[in-house]
Amino acid sequence: MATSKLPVIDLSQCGDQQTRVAVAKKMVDALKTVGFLYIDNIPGFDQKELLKWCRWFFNLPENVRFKLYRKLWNPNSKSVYRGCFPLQKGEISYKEGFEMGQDIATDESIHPFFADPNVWPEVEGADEFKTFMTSFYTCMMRTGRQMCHLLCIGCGLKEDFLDSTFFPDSLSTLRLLHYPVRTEPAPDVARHGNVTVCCSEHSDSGFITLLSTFNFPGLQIKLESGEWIDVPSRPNSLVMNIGDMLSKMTNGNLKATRHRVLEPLDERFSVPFFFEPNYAADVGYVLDSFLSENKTVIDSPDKESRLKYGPWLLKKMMEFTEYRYMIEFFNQQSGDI
Ligand SMILES: O=C(O)CCC(=O)C(=O)O
Ligand SMILES: [Fe+2]
Repeated sequence: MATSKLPVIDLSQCGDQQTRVAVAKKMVDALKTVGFLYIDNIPGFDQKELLKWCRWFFNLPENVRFKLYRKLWNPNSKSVYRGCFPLQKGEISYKEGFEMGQDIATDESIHPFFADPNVWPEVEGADEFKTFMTSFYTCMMRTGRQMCHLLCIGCGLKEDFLDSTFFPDSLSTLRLLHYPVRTEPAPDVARHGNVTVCCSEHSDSGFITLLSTFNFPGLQIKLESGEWIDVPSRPNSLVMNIGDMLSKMTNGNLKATRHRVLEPLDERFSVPFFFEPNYAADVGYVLDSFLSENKTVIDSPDKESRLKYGPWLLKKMMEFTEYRYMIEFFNQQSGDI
């Protein structure tokens, strides 16, 4: 299996304006071609500490984590969006996870499904966990913003051009993932030739994903030729890629590269952070530098009636059974009030 040599974006080189522009161009070039890159020297990022808390969380007794399961898996739970999802035996994707976001401060138009408060375990050590996770979330928001600034510079836009798309009420999600070794044979649909996956082939849906893979192998990306190549872990770095929405907003010039995870020999952890716009953000246009006459653009000239991020995301989530069920459940509940 071939291994990629992904471009590396070094944030310590972003201090002076000239090198910053060069770094920004390198980043945009990477997103136009392979669609994945590494980020080095992220201020405040401590991979060891993050992995420690991942292990702590997924080692908690099942009954402690069960209380955090979304309503789909725990009928007594109030959570529909934030919180935990369990392993699903017999599925292609064999992983369990915990998700958190930020409290939405000002956006009154938000669908109540996304206004779900965070949930935290009730157990000794939970306060430190919450403190760590909250500060890690802030670190990822800061990094997401920085990457967005580089993206804008690299696309010939003002660096803060997209700031109001993300602040103050970003829907960004931090997800802790645990992939244990399967206790039963993988289903046939998880087998592709001589490999077996535990996270099936997909592209991310939103804007920018910042992913910690620690020292674990398994992540692969699909080249345009259809060949799968490994993305080896890189110490104390993040892997970055973009999602379908940002790809759309660049007329497909930046690539939402498809990726998957191979089944691990031993348990695996990873932490994706999805840097996402505000619910009400206007996303129904193509960034100026990518407008071209011979490509279809997301239309609607009138800003007010253009596509908003939240409703688009909601529609996208309806493609997944677990969310469709919960969104329908939620709409029904709201209708009853
Ligand atoms: O676990 C990984 O390395 C990748 C996870 C992923 O692609 C995702 O959650 O979207
Ligand atoms: Fe992904």
